Amino acid sequence: MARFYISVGANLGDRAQSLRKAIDCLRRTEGVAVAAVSPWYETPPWGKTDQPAFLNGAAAVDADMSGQELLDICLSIEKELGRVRHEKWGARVIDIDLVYSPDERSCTETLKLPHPYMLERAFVLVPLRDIAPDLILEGKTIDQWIDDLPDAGQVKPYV
Ligand SMILES: Nc1ncnc2c1ncn2[C@@H]1O[C@H](COP(=O)(O)OP(=O)(O)OP(=O)(O)O)[C@@H](O)[C@H]1O
Ligand SMILES: Nc1nc2c(c(=O)[nH]1)N=C(CO)CN2
Repeated sequence: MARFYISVGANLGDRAQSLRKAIDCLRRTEGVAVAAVSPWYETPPWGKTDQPAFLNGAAAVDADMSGQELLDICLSIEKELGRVRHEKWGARVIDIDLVYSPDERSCTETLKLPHPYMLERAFVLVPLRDIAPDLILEGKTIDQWIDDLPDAGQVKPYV
């Protein structure tokens, strides 16, 4: 059994419904137990800024499988929820990324773990802190990483 932290995001369609459905699909997956889910946050688009605001969240998952197998499940859930790939960092109805595991590291073409941009992304770290406040990432607490991000204040609780 391994612990994985997952980031979910959406900026097209009914964003909250897509995030909820993504988590529900994970809950229904054999060999996967969803241990915690963060609140949702309204976040400005990162990287490619000319697109609608995102709703983001994070989940902790215990899975009886490798990171690659879990990622394959996440990619098939994205497809089931209507994800169409257009451009890198572009708008999407759902995005499910593996961001971190205390139990596995990977640097293959199809799975980079930790996710290479996680420490630069307030939309990943702020929800992640809600479910893993004691996480140490590359020798720094998650609080320290967030304090050092200039845009962390723009990540707002979704009401
Ligand atoms: N940690 C990871 N989580 C999700 N996908 C990953 C990861 N590492 C590598 N990938 C690969 O990245 C591919 C493209 O993913 P995707 O289209 O979601 O990228 P993106 O969301 O536009 O950008 P980013 O990966 O920077 O968030 C996936 O098919 C997957 O194989
Ligand atoms: N706020 C926000 N910005 C993004 C997001 C996202 O989920 N939230 N995902 C991206 C590609 O993974 C690119 N930019």
